[in-house]
Amino acid sequence: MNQKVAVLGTGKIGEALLSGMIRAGWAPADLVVTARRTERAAELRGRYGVESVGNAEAAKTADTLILAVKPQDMGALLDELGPHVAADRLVISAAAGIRTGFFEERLAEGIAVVRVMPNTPVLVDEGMSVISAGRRATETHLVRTEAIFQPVGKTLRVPEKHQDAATALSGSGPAYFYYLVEAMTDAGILLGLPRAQAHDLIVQSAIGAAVMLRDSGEHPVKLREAVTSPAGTTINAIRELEKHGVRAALLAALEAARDRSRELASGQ
Ligand SMILES: NC(=O)C1=CN([C@@H]2O[C@H](COP(=O)(O)OP(=O)(O)OC[C@H]3O[C@@H](n4cnc5c(N)ncnc54)[C@H](OP(=O)(O)O)[C@@H]3O)[C@@H](O)[C@H]2O)C=CC1
Ligand SMILES: O=C(O)[C@@H]1CCC=N1
Repeated sequence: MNQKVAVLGTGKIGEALLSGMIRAGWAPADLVVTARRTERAAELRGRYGVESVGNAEAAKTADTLILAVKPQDMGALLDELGPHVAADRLVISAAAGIRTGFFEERLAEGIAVVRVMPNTPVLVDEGMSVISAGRRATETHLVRTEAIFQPVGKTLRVPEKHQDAATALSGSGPAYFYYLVEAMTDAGILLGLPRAQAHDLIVQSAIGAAVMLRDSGEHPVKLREAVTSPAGTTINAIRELEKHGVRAALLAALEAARDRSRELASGQ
């Protein structure tokens, strides 16, 4: 890989992607990062051996720019970058909500834009990155994008109209599972278990269930039925989940996340 990639705004997701690229074999010399604070830039240089530069310098030197600032900071970043991005560059946005048209309007004619929604499990090479081409992005640009995201998990191409939904499902998705683990661990405390044991029981159950979902090819209902013995314990718990509207709560929660992604598109 002799393309140079810059990560602009190397916070949580930017660093997760940077570490993934290094694990995947990218040479630190082919990677540059930008950060707003000098101490953060020094931390990244020390941790990964990459060069840290200003945003304009990154735009001039890298073939591919991954923009990973918050959606609310994207306008200011593009104002700074605009004059320095040459027409043959690929711009990849990891920001929730912001549409590819937002970049295309603010960057020089011809620049290809790809929108990607990754998630934090890219840190353990189990990410889910959902990819959409902007108006000027070609198959080659999509393949270049996949070369960055595939080594750190799965990728899926979707039409851009599905990006806000994908953000609600997989972009934010890990947080819902952490929330469930937290709540179920509390339940373990309620039932009298030490916190550390409750945590281990729930985390291992989550890992086992996730691997079965991925590897068995079975529908989740089938897998749940195999756990739910007649007149047993599980069905009592399921009855309570239904009574408390957990399924409806999840439908509403993901719809709210999708709606927030749409709002972010208009800079709110
Ligand atoms: N966290 C997640 O799970 C996911 C996040 N995303 C998207 O990724 C983007 C970043 O999110 P996240 O990593 O969580 O947020 P962070 O706040 O951790 O990262 C953003 C980083 O950008 C830096 N920054 C802001 N403006 C500039 C600038 N002009 N030049 C250089 N650096 C700048 C910030 O600096 P400072 O530290 O000084 O504020 C910060 O370090 C968002 O758009 C989000 O929607 C996408 C998928 C998943
Ligand atoms: O919460 C957020 O807005 C970001 C986008 C997806 C995950 N985290």
